[in-house]
Amino acid sequence: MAEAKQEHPRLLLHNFLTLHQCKELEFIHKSNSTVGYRANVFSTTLSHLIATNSPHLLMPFVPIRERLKEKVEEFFGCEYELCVEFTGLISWCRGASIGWHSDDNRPYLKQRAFAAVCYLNGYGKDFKGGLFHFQDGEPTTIEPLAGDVVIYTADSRNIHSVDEITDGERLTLTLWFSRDASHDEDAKLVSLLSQSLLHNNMPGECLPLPASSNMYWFSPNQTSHKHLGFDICWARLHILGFDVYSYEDRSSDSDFSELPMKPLQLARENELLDHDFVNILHALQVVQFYCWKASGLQTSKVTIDSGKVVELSQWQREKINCLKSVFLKDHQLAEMVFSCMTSNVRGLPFFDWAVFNSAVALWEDYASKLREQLVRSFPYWRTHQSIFDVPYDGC
Ligand SMILES: O=C(O)CCC(=O)C(=O)O
Ligand SMILES: [Fe+2]
Repeated sequence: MAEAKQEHPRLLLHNFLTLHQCKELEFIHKSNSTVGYRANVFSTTLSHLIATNSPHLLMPFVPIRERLKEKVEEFFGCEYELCVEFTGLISWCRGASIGWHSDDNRPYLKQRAFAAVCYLNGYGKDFKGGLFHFQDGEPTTIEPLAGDVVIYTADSRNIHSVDEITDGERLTLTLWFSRDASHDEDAKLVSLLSQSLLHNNMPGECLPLPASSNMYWFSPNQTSHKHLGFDICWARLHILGFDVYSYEDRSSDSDFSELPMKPLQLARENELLDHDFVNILHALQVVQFYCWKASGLQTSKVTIDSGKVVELSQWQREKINCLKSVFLKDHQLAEMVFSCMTSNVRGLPFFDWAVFNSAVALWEDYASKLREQLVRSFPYWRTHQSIFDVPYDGC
């Protein structure tokens, strides 16, 4: 193959993903991410989505993974040889960077043969810094642009680095491919899905369940104690102007650890929406869904019910502040880490509770449609021990 003879086998494709796909994956990441493997990095893996009772959120990844694998196999001339070793949404915030490295540069990473990095947002628009560089060969520098993908061998022919992010949040969908079937991610995911669907086979049951709280705790120097830092779910809500109110009665600080798993309500400024979310992840998924769909919801003539919005009492305000002092110990740090370059820092332009209320119902429709697709596809995945786009002729 001509490609295999290249000194630095790599490919840059523009507009591989549509803007809609980029936005959908951004929604999934911003409502499910955990603290990542390095400082100021956040990640959402497929196994984590299953573990937090959101296996239906795998569906948007399925056609993208399949198309990427085909592209990698075609370009590197290894038809039907590869498996996906890892799929994840990875975001880098201010301060994150990586020096020169190849992606198979540790003994436990030797199974990685190829990498595909899909950019889901844009350099200069959504973040500053974060340019990708190859040490040798062309192209030398890649400016991330939503929808583009760079594909390269994971070995030392493609040594690369990423500049430090200086503002905003840089988001990618990153996959590694292997020739070693024992590293096939699909087999592991199918097994996790079996358990998840077995334990939760109620139709329409798409409510997320948070993982252990330390997976969401951001601390400035990666120590895991809770005296500093913040809960990233709380922080993502805060950055968009939402406060969290809980009517659960908690008398001591230690009692708060279970609170993200308990019902809660959302507030903005001096208003409270009288709607119960089952836990913090549920509230965050709906808020991020609203952010994803807000402009469309505003222009379309959806029937809107203003819901029950009440003025916050002094007592409720105190409760909100008390929770903030536990979950957002350092709100300035949270604002710095999740600072957005676009206008939605500390709030959303044109926020409207009525439109938000309609997003609550639309989120349920969205989730249950994905759940239906998952339930329909899963028997085929189990039979083939492989995750693929199952054609559906019923629509
Ligand atoms: O996000 C990128 O552009 C590349 C990241 C990278 O090099 C890695 O995760 O190994
Ligand atoms: Fe890398």
